[in-house]
Amino acid sequence: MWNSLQDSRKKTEERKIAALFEDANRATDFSIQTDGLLLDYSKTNLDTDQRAALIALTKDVGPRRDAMFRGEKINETEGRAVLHTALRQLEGSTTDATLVVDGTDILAEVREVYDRMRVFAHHIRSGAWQGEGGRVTDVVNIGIGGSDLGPAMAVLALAPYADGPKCHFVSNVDGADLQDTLQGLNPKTTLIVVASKTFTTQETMMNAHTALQWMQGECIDPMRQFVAISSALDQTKVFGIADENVFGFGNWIGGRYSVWGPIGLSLMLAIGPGGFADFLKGGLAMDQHFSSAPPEQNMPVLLALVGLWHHKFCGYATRAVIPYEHRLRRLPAYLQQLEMESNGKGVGLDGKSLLHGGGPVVWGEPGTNGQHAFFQLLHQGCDVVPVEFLIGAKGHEVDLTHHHEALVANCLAQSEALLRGRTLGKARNMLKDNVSDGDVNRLASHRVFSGNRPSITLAYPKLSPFVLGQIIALYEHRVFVEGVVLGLNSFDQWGVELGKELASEFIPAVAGKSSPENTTASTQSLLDYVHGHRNGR
Ligand SMILES: O=P(O)(O)OC[C@H]1O[C@](O)(CO)[C@@H](O)[C@@H]1O
Repeated sequence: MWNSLQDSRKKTEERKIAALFEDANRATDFSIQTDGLLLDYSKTNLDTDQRAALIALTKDVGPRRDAMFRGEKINETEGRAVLHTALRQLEGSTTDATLVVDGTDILAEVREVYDRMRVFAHHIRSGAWQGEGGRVTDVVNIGIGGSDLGPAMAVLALAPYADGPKCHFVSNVDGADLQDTLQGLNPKTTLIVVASKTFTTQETMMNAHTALQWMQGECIDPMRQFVAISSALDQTKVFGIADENVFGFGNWIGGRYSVWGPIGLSLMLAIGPGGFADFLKGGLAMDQHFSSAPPEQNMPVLLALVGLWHHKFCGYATRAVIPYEHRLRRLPAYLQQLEMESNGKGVGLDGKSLLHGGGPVVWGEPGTNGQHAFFQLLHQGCDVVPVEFLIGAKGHEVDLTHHHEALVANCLAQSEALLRGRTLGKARNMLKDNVSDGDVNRLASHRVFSGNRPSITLAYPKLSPFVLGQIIALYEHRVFVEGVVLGLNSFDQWGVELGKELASEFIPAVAGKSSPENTTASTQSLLDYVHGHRNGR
């Protein structure tokens, strides 16, 4: 099937996407809806036969998906179950539902930690839980990667629903991040949430220790205002955080899939337990759709297949995600971790090099800002970049509907422009009255748009907690499907280890306490440069 899809690429090269719209049903046949979400993938160069051939590649998806939902250890390279789906399962289950992994009922664990989170959130939000200086006004989440991107993206996305303390996020080991965040905050009314699955991540631990000193500097007992979210209860104890201030979770929740559980505490503090439950319900609705809809009507499956089509068969190396929703401006960063840490791999589950390679580069910025930066390349560059647009039918700013109308118009205009393009003839006509005949062709050529550039659009009613939950779960399952088709394990991340190891080796070298071994002349000369400047030379 893979080969026949590859062969069909020629057919695609000879055909214009616009021509596919001669079929009056194109838009409806190549779009799908579930629970109010609409995925339109009709502006792609994909026909019915090619879609059927792509669907045939997904035969292993159903069994592997069911194994994941059952709690089997499908993360084989780490010997772990993959059960972020269990975090939203309770929203649709009876109170006696169970899910046993390694002899432990993990739904009971989830119930318990959610109960504690809800009580804690209620106490913080109502003022029953006080800092040294009274009611908590600010929450600083210290974490990185999955312990930061999910809650940071979601808190920003759901700002219209936030009625709790103001949430801030510190991730970078660059002291500027912590410094700029703490500046202006009152340590006596600030809650520090240290979020780290392992509780050993260098950046997070360094930031947590510096935040601790910040509070101690104000003569505050920091342990009154520190809570931890982690799987490593031995490490949280060593740090000095009492067990009752730790929200634990099992190793069956991967970092980049963790916003649904305790790592989402700051989101719960911001929007309240009710809003958080709606977010989980959105995720659950997508899980139910993913597990029950046939492949040809399954949104995560189709989203994955369109991605595979572009990357593997059309040869487009990257994919741009452009949310026309300013509050989703951290979504591309979130998806970069979700997609590239999951599928950015070269070895398959069988330990051999992947036959067809791993996942693509994912990048993006919100619209309309991106239009005034890199859209030039999207329209006229030599590399084709498939674009994924996201747009809400409604905004939250009731007095600013004209802004939202302009936003929607821009989003629709961009996908249409990418598809339609502009011919040389049209460009010439635009110029002919103002430019001499000799110059028309040369100048017109700069105004030609090849068009025929693919895009998809994910439309939603309004960015509510439920809708955000749907969107995130949609992308999670899309990554899963891509991983299964490519034959890799989407749930480990060995590729981040080597750099971490070398960084620990280099810290004493940068501090001038040791010389690194086996270092290239390039790195040595960079070190010399840094030392020279640090020593005032
Ligand atoms: O939650 P932790 O253990 O601090 O890890 C943070 C992040 O670091 C990574 O392990 C990669 O460096 C991510 O997978 C994870 O989300």
